[in-house]
Order: sequence, then C-alpha cells, then structure tokens
Amino acid sequence: MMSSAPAVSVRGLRVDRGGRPVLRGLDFDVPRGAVLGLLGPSGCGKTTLIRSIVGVQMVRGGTVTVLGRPAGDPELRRLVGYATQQPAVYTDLTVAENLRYFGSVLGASRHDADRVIAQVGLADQRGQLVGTLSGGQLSRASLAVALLGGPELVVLDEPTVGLDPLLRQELWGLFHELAAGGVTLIVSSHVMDEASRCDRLLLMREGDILADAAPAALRARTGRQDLEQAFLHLISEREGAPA
Ligand SMILES: Nc1ncnc2c1ncn2[C@@H]1O[C@H](COP(=O)(O)OP(=O)(O)OP(=O)(O)O)[C@@H](O)[C@H]1O
Repeated sequence: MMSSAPAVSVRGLRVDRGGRPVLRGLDFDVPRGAVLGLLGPSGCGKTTLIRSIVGVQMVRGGTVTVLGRPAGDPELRRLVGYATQQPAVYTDLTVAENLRYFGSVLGASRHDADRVIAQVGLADQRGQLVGTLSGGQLSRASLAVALLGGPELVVLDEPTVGLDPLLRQELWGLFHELAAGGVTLIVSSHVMDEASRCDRLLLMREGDILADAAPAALRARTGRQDLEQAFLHLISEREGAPA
C-alpha cells in the first residue's frame, strides 16, 4: 500500500562546511510521486542539501527523514537512487558491464540492468566503453545507475548540465514517467528554465529557502510569469527593495 506520508521530511536542518554555516535551518516536505526542483545560484547549498538527504553529509542540527527512516539508514540503500554531479561510472567498462556491476552490488537482477539501459536511451551504446561516450551519454549512464533496483526516491544533482535541449526534454519526460509510477524525484539545477518542468520548487539562496511552492503558485504570488523573474522578485522582496 502506498503511504501518504511525505517521501522526505526535513526539520530544522543545519549544516556547516569549512567552519561556516551552509544550511541555516531548513524545513520542508517532499510529497510522494512529486518531481521537486531544487533551484538556486551556485554555492547556495543545493549539493549540501542533497548530500544530507542521501545521508552522506555530517549535519549540525535538525532531522532528515527519508521514506519514514532517518537519512542514511542502511535500509534506504536500495530505496534511494543517487547520481552525483560527477559521473560515477567506470570508464574502462562498457555501459552494460557498469550496470551489471552496480546492479550486483545492489542485488538487482541482470534484467534490471537491461531495463535501466533502455530507460535512459542507451540501448545502442550498451556494448560501448563508458570512456568513449559523449557527455550526454555519460550523464545518462550515471542516471541509469541511480535507477537500478527500482528506487522509490531518486535524487539527481544537476543531471542535465551540458545536455542539448532535445536530450534535456527527453530526460524531463523520463522524470515525469517515473513520477507517474509513484517514484519521487529531487532534481537540482541552476538553470531557471527547468523550473517550469517541476511539480514543485524549492528555491534556495545562501543556505535558506526562499520559496517552497508549485510553479503556478509562485507565478501567482509574485505576479511574474517568467520563473527567473519570479525568483528575482522574491530576492528583492526579502531584501526590502522593489523589483
Ligand atoms: N568541503 C567543503 N569545505 C568547505 N566549504 C564547502 C565544502 N563543500 C562545499 N562548501 C561550501 O558550501 C557552500 C554550498 O556548497 P554546495 O556545493 O552545496 O552549493 P551548490 O548550490 O550545490 O553549488 P553549485 O550549483 O555550484 O554546485 C559553498 O559556499 C561551498 O563553497
């Protein structure tokens, strides 16, 4: 039975890095089956938040609950898929060998490797060495690893960086297909034109949440159709200057 509890619940999350506060007390929930866009300028703390959700970040305070368990709980290993900004695949193995290897680590079947290869559109490259893939193919190979085992939560750090518009559109199509099947996705980006593709947005700035809303609600609240303009409006609102 599908639970209606949030996929991710964050309360009072504080993280310091290099002796400085990077996340300053965040509170938010991510509903199950949503595509959440994590947006904000470079250095605002997106990766740090993602690391906290997947349970690899030392936190100073607060709680992060993922699928009803504390972030980092060993039970979450096969339920949460994570792709870092840097592709984490072996360049001297083929696409299929990489997926079979990571699949075996997770206890996934050989059939699962073929499933995710097809899902990310790399069937034609399955026998190709990863070191010879194009940039877009390489990020899709990394994404395929995150989809192994059929995770309930997929966390992707800037998965569309460097991809052409057509590929980006295809990937967003895949994200929504997964969400329609009940998977929750958290996707970070610093490209505001990707914001409109999300069900829900978490706009961050300097370690704080500037807005946590659906794109339509954000447009209504700021009176700006363009989400980049809406974001700038929120910043100037917070700083007390007219936008
Ligand atoms: N290991 C570290 N030691 C010290 N400071 C760090 C470390 N990692 C990150 N930071 C700092 O923490 C802040 C947030 O970094 P983070 O990588 O979370 O930002 P981001 O929003 O993901 O940026 P980008 O979009 O450029 O990837 C930045 O000021 C960064 O310099």
